[in-house]
Amino acid sequence: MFAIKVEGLTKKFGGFTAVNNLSFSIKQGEVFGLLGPNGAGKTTTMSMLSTMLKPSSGKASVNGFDIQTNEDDVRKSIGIVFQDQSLDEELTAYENMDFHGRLYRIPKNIRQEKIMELLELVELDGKKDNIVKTYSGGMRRRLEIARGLLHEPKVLFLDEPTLGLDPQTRNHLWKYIEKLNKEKGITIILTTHYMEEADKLCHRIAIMDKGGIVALDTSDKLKNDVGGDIITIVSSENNKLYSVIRSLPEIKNIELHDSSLTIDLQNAEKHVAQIVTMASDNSIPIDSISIHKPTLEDVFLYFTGRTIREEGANGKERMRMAQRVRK
Ligand SMILES: Nc1ncnc2c1ncn2[C@@H]1O[C@H](COP(=O)(O)OP(=O)(O)OP(=O)(O)O)[C@@H](O)[C@H]1O
Repeated sequence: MFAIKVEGLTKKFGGFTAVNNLSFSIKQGEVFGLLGPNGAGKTTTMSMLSTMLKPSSGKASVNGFDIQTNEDDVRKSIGIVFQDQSLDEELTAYENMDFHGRLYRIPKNIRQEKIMELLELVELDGKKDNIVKTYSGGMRRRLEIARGLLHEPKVLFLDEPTLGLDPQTRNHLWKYIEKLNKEKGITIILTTHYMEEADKLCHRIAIMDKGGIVALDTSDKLKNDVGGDIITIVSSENNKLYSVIRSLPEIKNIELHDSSLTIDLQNAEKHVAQIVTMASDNSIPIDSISIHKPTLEDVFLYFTGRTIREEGANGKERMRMAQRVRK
């Protein structure tokens, strides 16, 4: 059985289509990533699947329950950790967990046992009686994940689980997420715009852009789709270089950016010398040249013609990160 099945899911805000006709399925026990730049529609998709937002059209089921006709059962069977923090700052970690357990009407003896088990899982058992106000960003995130698991959901929704966290804390959190999936068999759907995060955690990745899915597969297969190697050339005259080399028959794809060119071709090592010679013959300076195997960044570029970084961290992200730091 599929943990999640989505057919033609669409969300419009007035005349603007934020999510456009999405269809995909997620198997039980899978870690599935929605990767894309800010505004791609990731959070809107998660909000619809977790019944927080009504779709404009299309349908979806979570754990076999229809998100529009069976909202209560969907909610009972999922755990949600969204971007905006919802912990009570003045309560201890234990109290936050306990409050959530009461909301879900988990009997007291089971509740106490479960809370301790989960706090141990995220290594917060030693700090269970400290008030959340004193917690670091990473500790809060771990507590939110533990809390989202208290009612034993089969599917966990993680919206940008490591946004604004430092690399070390991010790594740490990835380990918990992997552990949850492996040890508890929980299906996880997460959104991210960190390539590395999607690459590390997700069994399959749907790359989203402008409300649609532009590619969906395992990370390896997506990279194979791009094929060959990627040469990146930085040059102050990249426009000229683009015109000079674009018609080389070996080139599978070539993209012009602000100060660089990316070229997709097989056996890059063989052709680098030829490209450098052509640049030199045309008096085009080259500041740097590098060859690498395709990354998810290249996959995004291949399918959209833009880099995710060009889309950039917008004001919304910076604001959220600032909020997290302040908290
Ligand atoms: N309630 C709303 N009303 C109007 N537009 C909205 C609303 N919620 C989201 N949008 C718009 O829908 C688009 C998709 O937003 P969404 O938050 O789903 O993107 P995202 O991929 O999750 O991006 P981010 O990484 O910034 O969260 C954006 O252009 C956003 O401005």
